[in-house]
Amino acid sequence: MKIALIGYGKMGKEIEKVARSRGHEIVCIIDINNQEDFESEAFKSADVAIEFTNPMVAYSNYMKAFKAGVKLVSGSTGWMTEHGEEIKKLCTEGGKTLFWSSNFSLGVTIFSAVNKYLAKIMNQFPNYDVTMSETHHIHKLDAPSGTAITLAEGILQNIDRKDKWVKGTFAAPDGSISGTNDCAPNELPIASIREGEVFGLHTIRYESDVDSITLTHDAKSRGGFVLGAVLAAEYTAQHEGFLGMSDLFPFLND
Ligand SMILES: NC(=O)C1=CN([C@@H]2O[C@H](COP(=O)(O)OP(=O)(O)OC[C@H]3O[C@@H](n4cnc5c(N)ncnc54)[C@H](OP(=O)(O)O)[C@@H]3O)[C@@H](O)[C@H]2O)C=CC1
Ligand SMILES: O=C(O)C1=N[C@H](C(=O)O)C[C@H](O)C1
Repeated sequence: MKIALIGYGKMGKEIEKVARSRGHEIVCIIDINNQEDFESEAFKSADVAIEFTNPMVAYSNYMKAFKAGVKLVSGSTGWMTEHGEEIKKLCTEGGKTLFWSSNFSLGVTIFSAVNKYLAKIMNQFPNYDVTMSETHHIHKLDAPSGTAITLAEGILQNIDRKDKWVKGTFAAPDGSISGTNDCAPNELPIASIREGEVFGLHTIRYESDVDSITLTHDAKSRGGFVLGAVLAAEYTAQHEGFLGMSDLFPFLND
């Protein structure tokens, strides 16, 4: 398959290696300095473009790729709040294709399904309050992480007493959160920690007066995100519309 890369940073470079190792051809690499290549024949020849850039430029990259008629896979975070509905509509009604996920790793995909299942159970137990924390490397531009927002949405959909997430400010150094001291009962706080070169650590914590239940996903490298993005590209070449991990792994729909 012919793949174009948009964004050639930490993710783009690792995706190039894994895509080549799976027999794919990289036909074009677009970074901040060669934006004119969106109009090149090489870019237009791609079966799929894989986009990992940043919250400020992702939307405009999508529009350029759509204009060139190239299907997209993207893991860029932080753009959904402003442009999510418009992009979804372009894909569901406008004939464009984007596979987007806040986290492409299989581990987080499983974690996310367990999170929803646990939230359904905890809906029956109001004596537990729920908090989240996420820790990432110091270069990360957005907070909370896209993964944390997706996990929070999974909780809000399933726990009636919570209806919005808010930025939390009281995480302990080990990632645990000591209470919901500056939150209303209907709010789910997410604390963001930026530390060293951490690849991605997400913790969901339910706490009552007598005990706590903690779910954690800890990425050991970018390997899981990278493989997931390439698998998503292979899937996207054969499918259309607004796609996500529940298309790639239908067990998530159970
Ligand atoms: N969904 C997932 O599984 C994952 C998502 N992410 C997300 O992916 C994004 C990228 O992460 P990461 O690779 O670590 O970030 P990096 O900063 O390492 O890489 C981003 C690259 O995009 C380049 N860039 C900036 N503007 C443009 C533009 N207009 N067009 C093309 N390229 C551009 C940057 O260039 P320059 O440095 O010169 O600005 C940089 O090389 C982030 O939003 C992150 O949150 C990350 C990991 C996993
Ligand atoms: O910026 C990162 O590095 C990551 N970003 C994604 C996010 O915002 O959730 C996914 C992963 O945690 C790594």
